[in-house]
Amino acid sequence: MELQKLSNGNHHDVAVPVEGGVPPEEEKFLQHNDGGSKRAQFTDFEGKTSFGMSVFNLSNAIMGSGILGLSYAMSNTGIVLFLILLVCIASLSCYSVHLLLCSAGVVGIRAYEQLGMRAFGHPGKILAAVVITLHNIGAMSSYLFIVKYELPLVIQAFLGQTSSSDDWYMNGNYLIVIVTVCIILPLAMMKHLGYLGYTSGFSLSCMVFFLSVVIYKRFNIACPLEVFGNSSVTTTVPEDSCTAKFFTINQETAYTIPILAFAFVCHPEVLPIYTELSNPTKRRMQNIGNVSILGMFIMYFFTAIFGYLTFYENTEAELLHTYSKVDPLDTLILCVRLAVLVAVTLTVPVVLFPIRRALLQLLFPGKPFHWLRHIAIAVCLLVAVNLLVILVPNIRDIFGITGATTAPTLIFILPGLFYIRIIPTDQEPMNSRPKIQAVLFATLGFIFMTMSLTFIGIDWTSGEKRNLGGH
Ligand SMILES: NC(=O)C[C@H](N)C(=O)O
Repeated sequence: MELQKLSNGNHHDVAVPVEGGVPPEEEKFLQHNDGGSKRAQFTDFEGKTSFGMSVFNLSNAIMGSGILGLSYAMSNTGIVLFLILLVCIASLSCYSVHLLLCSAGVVGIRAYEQLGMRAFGHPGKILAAVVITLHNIGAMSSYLFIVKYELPLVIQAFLGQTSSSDDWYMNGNYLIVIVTVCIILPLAMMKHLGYLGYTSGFSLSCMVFFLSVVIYKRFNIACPLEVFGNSSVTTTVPEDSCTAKFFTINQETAYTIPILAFAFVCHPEVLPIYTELSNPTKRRMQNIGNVSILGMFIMYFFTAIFGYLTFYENTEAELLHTYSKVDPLDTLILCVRLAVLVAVTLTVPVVLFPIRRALLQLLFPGKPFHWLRHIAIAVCLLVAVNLLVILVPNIRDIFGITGATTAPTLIFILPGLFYIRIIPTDQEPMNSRPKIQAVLFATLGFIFMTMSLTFIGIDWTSGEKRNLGGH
C-alpha cells in the first residue's frame, strides 16, 4: 500500500492511503487546519455516533466478566495495594488509548491492523488481527460460558426447583444457542457499532444494578458466612478471616495484574468506535476513552471493595458463586445473576465487531461493505464460539493462557511498539520523552506477560487450576 503524505499544518503529517489495503470507508482520513483548530475530517465516511453513545459502547466493551474477579483480586492484595494497582492499570489504559490515537492520526486509518501494517508490514497486520481475534473470541467465550452455567441455575431457581431436571430449558448448551440466535446474532448483524449504543446503555444499567446489590448485601450478609443448609452449624473460622486487610501479599497476588489487565481491555474497540464518531477529533475520542475508563474504574473499585467487605477471606474467584453459596434461592441474588447475564450477553456483539473488522482487513482488504460478508462472518464467529463453549470443557484454562498473553499485548506491547515505529523520528527522535515512555510501556507489557505465564505454569505444574483474568 502506498501512502501519500499530506501536511496538516499541525503536529503530525497525515498519510492517506492511495491504493488498496483499506476499505474505502477508511480512506481519505484527512486532518486540516480549520481556522487554526485541529479537526479531523472523514470525507467519505461520516460517523454519526454521538459522544454519549460512544461512551456507552466503549464502557460496555470494558465492562464484562472481568468485574466478577475483582473482589477476589482485592482479597489477595488488600484494599490499598488493590487501589494502587487499579489506578495504575486504569491510567496506563488511558495512555495506551493515547498512543493508539496518535499512531492512527499519522497513519490516517483508524484500524488497529492498519497500524500493524504501517509499523511492521504484513507480519504486523497479521499479528494485530490474530491477537484481536484470539482475545475477543476468548472474551466472547467467557461471556457465553457464564450464560451456559448460570442461566440454567437461574431458571431452576425461578421455577422453585431445588435440583436440576432433564428438561431442555435446563440444558446450558441449548440455552446458549437460543440466546445466540435470538439476541446476539440480530445485534451482531447491525451495520454499525454505533447502533449498539442503546443496548450498551442497558447493559451498563444492569451492571449498575449489580453494583447496588453488592453494596446492599454488604450490610445484609454476616461474616463468618452461614453456608446454606448449614446455618445451624457454626463453623470455626480463623480469627482474622473477617477483618479487612489493607495490604497483603500471598501466592495468589500474582493473579491481580492479569485480572485487572483483562478487566480494562477495550483497545480493539477504540478505533472502530472512533471511525463511527461524529465530529471525530483525537481529543474528543481521547475524552471518550478517559470518561469510559474513569467510569468503569469507579464501578470496578466499588464492586471490588463491597464484595470484599462482605466475604473477606472467603471471596471466591467468581463473585456470583460466593453469593450463591450463602443462599442459592435468594430472589435478589437471582435477579442480580440475571442482570449480569443480560449485561454480558449484550457485550458479545460489541466485542464481535473488531474481530469481524480484523478478518475483513485480512481476507478482503480494500473491498467495499457487503452485507453477505458482514453477516456470514458474524454467523461463522458465533458458530465457532458456541462450539468452543459447548465442546471444550477446559476452555477456561485455554483462555486463561490467551487472556494472560493477549491482554498485555493489546494494552501495552502493540500500542507501544506501533507508536515507536509509526511516529516519524524527525518529529520525535528515539531519545525524546514520548518515545522513551513508549519503549518503557511496551517493556512493562512484556514483563506482565512473562510474569502471568510463569505463574500459570507454576500453577499447572503444581496441579491447581484457577480462574484467571476473568475467563
Ligand atoms: N473487552 C474485553 O476484552 C474484556 C473486558 N474488559 C471484560 O472485562 O470482560
